Amino acid sequence: MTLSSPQPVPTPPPRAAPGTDDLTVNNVEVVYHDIIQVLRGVSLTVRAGQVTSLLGTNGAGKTTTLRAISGLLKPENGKIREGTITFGGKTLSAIGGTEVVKAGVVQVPEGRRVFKHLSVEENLRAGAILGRGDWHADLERIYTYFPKLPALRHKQAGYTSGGEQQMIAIGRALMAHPRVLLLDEPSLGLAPLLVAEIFDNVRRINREEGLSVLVVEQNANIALRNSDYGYVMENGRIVMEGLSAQLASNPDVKEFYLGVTEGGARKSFKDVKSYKRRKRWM
Ligand SMILES: Nc1ncnc2c1ncn2[C@@H]1O[C@H](COP(=O)(O)OP(=O)(O)OP(=O)(O)O)[C@@H](O)[C@H]1O
Repeated sequence: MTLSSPQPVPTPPPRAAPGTDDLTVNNVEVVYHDIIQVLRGVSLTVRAGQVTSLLGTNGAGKTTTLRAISGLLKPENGKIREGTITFGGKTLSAIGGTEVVKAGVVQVPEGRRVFKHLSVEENLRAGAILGRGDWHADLERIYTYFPKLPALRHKQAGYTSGGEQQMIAIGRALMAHPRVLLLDEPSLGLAPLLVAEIFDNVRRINREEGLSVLVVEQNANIALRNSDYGYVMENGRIVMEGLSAQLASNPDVKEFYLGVTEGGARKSFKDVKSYKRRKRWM
């Protein structure tokens, strides 16, 4: 296809070849019910020790990407039709959900799904499914990351706030000693101050423990501020990637995901010609 004056496709900064501690999604296609194709060749890398964000609007395929990584497509009647997912020398796309957790990749599901009738502490202990390490010490470690939780340890989780439930869900995942944490929309339905607190906590765990994180978010602003690298997804494809700081200053990302328009007035989608051209290229 030849375009008269094409805008350059954004060039991602050079990255070294992935190492075995990086999680690599390579050209993955996912279908639900054998016919509904949702992922159309997704490739991305979650670098060891980094926070990587996956952004996109409703229905872009972000949750499906997480399910593909964590081996949770089957209960949804979905499967990987093409491509591979690797981590730590293992092919995650060839093993089931429990094996993926054993390999060190643990997902915190969207909607925080705590066991409502169990206490906060019982919820956390339920995460120690692999019996790794000393769970007493792990609980104390998680309480230092989420200092609101110790006072609630005996409270029924169903009676805690949305923000507290998000903290419980992340804490429960940490009890399994993950090397990669997958977070699905931690900001969903939470007030901005709580969202900031949760992202601060995640960043702290990442820095102090070297934990790799892949965070799926519609709230691009907070995700880019708290990640090292980012990918933008649309209709089952990655359409843009780059260092988070660079993405945050990219005019198209600002326009569509951060709600900021250069020159003040907000443009309509059809006015952003360069973006349309890029989309036609991809
Ligand atoms: N179990 C399923 N069966 C059939 N189609 C599904 C299933 N789960 C998701 N889809 C479809 O796949 C597409 C991508 O959904 P997905 O949840 O991965 O997107 P998303 O980017 O995470 O969006 P959201 O933020 O709304 O969750 C949507 O069109 C959705 O309807």
